[in-house]
Amino acid sequence: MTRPKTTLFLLGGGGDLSSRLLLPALGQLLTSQQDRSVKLVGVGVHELTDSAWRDIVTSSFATVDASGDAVDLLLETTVFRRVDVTDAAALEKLLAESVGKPALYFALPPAVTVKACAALEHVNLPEGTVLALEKPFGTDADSAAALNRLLARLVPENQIHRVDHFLGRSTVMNLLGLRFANRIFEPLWSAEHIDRVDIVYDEQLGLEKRAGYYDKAGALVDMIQSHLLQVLALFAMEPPSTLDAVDLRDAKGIVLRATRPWGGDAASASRRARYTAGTVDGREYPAYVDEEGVDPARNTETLAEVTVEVDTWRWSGVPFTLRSGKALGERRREIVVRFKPANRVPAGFTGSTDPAVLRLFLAPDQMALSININGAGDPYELERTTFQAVFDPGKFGAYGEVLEGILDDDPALSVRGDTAEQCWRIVEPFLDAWRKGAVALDEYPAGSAGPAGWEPIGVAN
Ligand SMILES: O=P(O)(O)OC[C@H]1O[C@@H](O)[C@H](O)[C@@H](O)[C@@H]1O
Repeated sequence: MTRPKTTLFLLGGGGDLSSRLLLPALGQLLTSQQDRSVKLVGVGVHELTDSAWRDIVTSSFATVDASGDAVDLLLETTVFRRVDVTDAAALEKLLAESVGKPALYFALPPAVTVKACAALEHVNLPEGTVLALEKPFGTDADSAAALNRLLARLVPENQIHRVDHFLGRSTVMNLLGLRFANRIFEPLWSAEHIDRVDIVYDEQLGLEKRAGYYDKAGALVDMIQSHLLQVLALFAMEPPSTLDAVDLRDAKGIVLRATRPWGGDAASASRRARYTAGTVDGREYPAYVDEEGVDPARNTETLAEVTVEVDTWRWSGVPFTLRSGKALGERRREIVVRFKPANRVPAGFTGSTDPAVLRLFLAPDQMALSININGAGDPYELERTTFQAVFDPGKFGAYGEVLEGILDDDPALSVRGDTAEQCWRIVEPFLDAWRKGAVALDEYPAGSAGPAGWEPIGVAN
């Protein structure tokens, strides 16, 4: 297969996202797909020579051992352009350098991305231009809707990639095969057989000098509004007829449109907390409020937990709890599916009769199914046994998968505009309740499992 030529304009090319995640992902992609022809143009506000830029790209590629003809070709041809991306004339001139289809990747702060998109309204965009936007997409449902309207004036929806790298994670993609290519899970995948679902993403990382962004976002917006709701949508969706972008994104949209706070009460369906000083894995963390750039008056949470219902025939009555936090003692990145108990265990059995639990680990990519079977010795004494399987992590990581979709013009792994708005609609009642002080902001020492008194969620047995 010969792939079309693309010119990838990395706006914000000199930034951290680009060197830490995007360039290594591009290196991996080209290493495994040598027939790709990508011209890379780094774009930034600072002066940078082409050779200094090439050094940045080369060292990012080295972190993933990128090699081969496609990599060499990219390194030979890559250039850097100092451009004010809010200036329409400068953008027009930049786009004139395109070889093949242009893809503009906005690795920029959200406010600058919006200004750059507004400038693009005055640019004659080449046919097929692809736009890729990083999260957060807007700051609430209204601003997301306004940004969608602006983007719709630029290019058709299927040329817009709202990036959510969780959609490229191996376990998230594996959800589709697990559910829809096996008869044994799908018939049980409903309120009739599932008691509750917990989607947990606990990190040991703290603020990592990101106060400028994180202090305004907090855990709910940073992780749940985007990543974890996308995971929920794939977990809960109806079987699509194909894996193409229209079918997949329609099915996800149906789930998200039906999602709302559990019991319709955002205050009682959520908890929030922030970390105080502590030690995580031998590393000392200051209290969140003492981190550089944090405004304590904002009351930003570093741990958020919300329970939602998916109000459909399939899921009515099943609580989905989404939780994510920073500076926690243990990294837990998993979906925990707790099934209902067996209808009736025959009298005479002893031992474990706990309901089955399926755990899908988001990293490392694995699954584990715990059930009760006869143990050694007495055949009527039941023991808990766990079957494990490892998901192939794929040739390239989550960003590589997402980048492949951008370069191939396939938006299946990106967030559709209406869905981005839905994700804001879902979290807004929680944000409102928190703003009004209806939910206490608890505290937990960095390195702990969370605030004292919070009963743990998603703990399997
Ligand atoms: O574990 P990953 O793949 O780096 O994803 C988690 C990160 O995802 C990012 O989108 C968040 O902004 C970070 O705060 C978070 O740490």
